[in-house]
Amino acid sequence: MTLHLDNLPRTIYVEREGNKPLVVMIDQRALPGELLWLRTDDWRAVVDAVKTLAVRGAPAIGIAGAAAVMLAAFSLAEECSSAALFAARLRKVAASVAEARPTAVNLVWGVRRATQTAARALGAGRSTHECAEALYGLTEALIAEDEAANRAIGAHGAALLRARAAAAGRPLGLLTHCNAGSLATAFYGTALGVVYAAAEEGLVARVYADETRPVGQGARLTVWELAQAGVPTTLICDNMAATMMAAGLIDAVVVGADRIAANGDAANKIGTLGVAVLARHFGIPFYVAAPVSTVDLDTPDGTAIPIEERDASEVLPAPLSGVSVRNPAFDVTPAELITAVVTERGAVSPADIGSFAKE
Ligand SMILES: CSC[C@H]1O[C@H](OP(=O)(O)O)[C@H](O)[C@@H]1O
Repeated sequence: MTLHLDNLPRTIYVEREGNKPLVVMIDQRALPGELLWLRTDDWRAVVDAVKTLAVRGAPAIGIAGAAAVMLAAFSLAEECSSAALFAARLRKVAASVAEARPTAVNLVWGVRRATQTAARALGAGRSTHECAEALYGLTEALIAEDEAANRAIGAHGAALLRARAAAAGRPLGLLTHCNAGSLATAFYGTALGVVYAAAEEGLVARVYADETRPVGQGARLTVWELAQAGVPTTLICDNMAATMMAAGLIDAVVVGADRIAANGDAANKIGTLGVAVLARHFGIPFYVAAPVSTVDLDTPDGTAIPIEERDASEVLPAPLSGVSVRNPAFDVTPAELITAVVTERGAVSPADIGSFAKE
C-alpha cells in the first residue's frame, strides 16, 4: 500500500516571526471542512485552544502545555524586573496551564518538563531571556521527541499485527475509536501510527473508524486523516462496532490513551470501554498505543484517574426542560481487557506497565 503521509500537516509546531516566538496549531474544530491554522504568541490563546479542543489529543496537548509556558516566559522576561518575580509568575502561569484539561496526564507532564527546564536555567544563573530561549528549545525538542516516539510505537505495533496477518493469511481489518492519529500528536500518531506502519507493510486491508460521539473525533478527524494518507477507511457509528465484529470484519482494535495508571488501567475517549468489552466477547485483540509519557505512576489504578466532564451542549445543543445530560469525555478500560500496551520502548502486558515505565 502506498501511503501519502506527506499529505498530513504537522499538528503543532513553533516558529519565529522576527525574534517573536509563535505557536502554530491546526484548529481541529474546522476539520474536515477546512484546514485552518491558529498562530499566536499569547499563552492564554494556547490554553483556550486546549480547552475548546482546537488542539486535542494527549501528546499534542502535552506539547501545547510546554509551548504555553514558553510563550509566557518570553512575555514575563520583558515584564519582570527580577528573576525571582519572573520565576514566581511563571510558576503561576504553569499551574494555570496544567489545569486546562484534567484527564490526559501528558498536559501536566509537558508543563512539568517546562518548569523543570526553567528552574535549571535560572538555577544556573541564566538570564530570564536565556530561560525563555531554553524553553523554546525544549518545545522544539518535545515535538521531535514525540514524532520519534510515535514512529517507534508504530514499528512495535506493526510487529504485533504482522504476526496476526501471517496467522490470518491476509491483510487485517482494524477498528479504532476517537482520533489517536497524527492530529492527536505532533505528527504520525500513536494508534494510527501503528496503522501507518502496518499499512506500509501491506498488513492493513481496511480501518473501521468509530464516529466517536459527541464531539466526532472519528467522523471529523480520523477519517479525514486516513483518507489524506491513503488508507482504506470506513466510517461507522459508535453503535455499529459490535455488528462489524460479529461479521468478522475486525481482526484487531487499536486505540490511544490519555492516562495509563500504574496497574495498567487506561483512560481513553468515552466509548473505548464498550469497544474493549465487545472485543473481549468476540475474541479480538485490543491494543492501547501510547508513549511512556502517558503512563502515570502516581495514579495507582483507573478509579483514581480524573475524568473530564464536558459541557452538556456538546451532547444536546438545545437544552430540554426536565432533561439532564451527562458528558464524561473519557472512560477507563481495566487492564484485564487490554491485550498489550504498545509504547516506543516496545509492547508490554498492561499488568507490567508500571515497572516497564520506571526503567
Ligand atoms: C494519542 S492520544 C489521543 C486521545 O485523546 C483523545 O481525547 P481528546 O480528543 O478529547 O483530546 C482521545 O482520548 C484519544 O484517544
